[in-house]
Amino acid sequence: MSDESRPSPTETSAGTSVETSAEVSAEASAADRPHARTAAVIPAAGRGVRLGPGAPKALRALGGTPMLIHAVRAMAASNGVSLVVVVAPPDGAGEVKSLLDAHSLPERTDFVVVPGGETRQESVRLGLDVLPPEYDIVLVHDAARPLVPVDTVDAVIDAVREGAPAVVPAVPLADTVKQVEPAAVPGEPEPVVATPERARLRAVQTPQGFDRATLVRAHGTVTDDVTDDASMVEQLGLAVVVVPGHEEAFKVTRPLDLVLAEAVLARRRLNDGF
Ligand SMILES: Nc1ccn([C@@H]2O[C@H](COP(=O)(O)OP(=O)(O)OP(=O)(O)O)[C@@H](O)[C@H]2O)c(=O)n1
Ligand SMILES: C[C@](O)(CO)[C@H](O)COP(=O)(O)O
Repeated sequence: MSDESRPSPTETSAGTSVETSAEVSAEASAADRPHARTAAVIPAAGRGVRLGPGAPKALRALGGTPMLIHAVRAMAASNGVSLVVVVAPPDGAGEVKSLLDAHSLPERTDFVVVPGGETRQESVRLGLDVLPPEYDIVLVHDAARPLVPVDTVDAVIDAVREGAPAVVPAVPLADTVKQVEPAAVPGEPEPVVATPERARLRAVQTPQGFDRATLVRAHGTVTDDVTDDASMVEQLGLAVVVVPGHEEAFKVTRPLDLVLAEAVLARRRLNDGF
């Protein structure tokens, strides 16, 4: 399990926002610094269109508590994480700060809130911009994956500490996947063009973990619209490795995912006896 000493505080109280940019040292990878400090950036600025009408997805309740708070607690549960940067809905940073202040969170973790952007990539970049310089490892974790177990978080951190510039937790697929072409005429069936070998495919989750300098370079270089941070590192030609993910780290995307998340949470509460 990861552990690290507490950094000298840049901003310390829950809900305090930092508006400064940090200089990033690219001189040594996190692997050269076994006690490298880890920050988690949580993009939470999405609307949650696929979940249906309502508040921004990260602020919707799961077991009576906002999904974002579950995600923040999941990151702060790791002894390896000493700073959590929440990237809030652009018009909701004040509300997010109030939520962090209102919920009990580990005292050894610092919290920062910044407003997010139009895309997930932009939101992550805005989170990276406020990281204090003493953090060498960065996790990027979707607020929409509120139930990721701490063992998965620790496995990602450990793999970065051991020298991987980018690490993704992933699980095997249950379904066969087909690659399709767009239909010749909208509304007509899409032609299948390939069936990738399922045994070699993985469904990728978060937190994704990075050597900070690598992730900052990726965000400064790649302008394509991509769906995860690791693929930006792949575009730099750098290695991305997989560690085992967890079925409970699924992303709450559609209404049925919320039903499953409530069930998982209810089972955990039963098992924990509260
Ligand atoms: N402009 C954006 C868009 C997304 N996200 C975050 O990125 C994560 C993964 O995105 P997704 O699950 O697609 O969330 P939404 O974009 O909110 O969903 P939808 O596409 O259904 O609107 C979420 O935690 C979401 O809040 C973000 O911080 N900023
Ligand atoms: C980052 C991610 O969770 C990895 O599976 C995913 O790509 C996010 O995709 P979304 O379309 O923003 O939900």
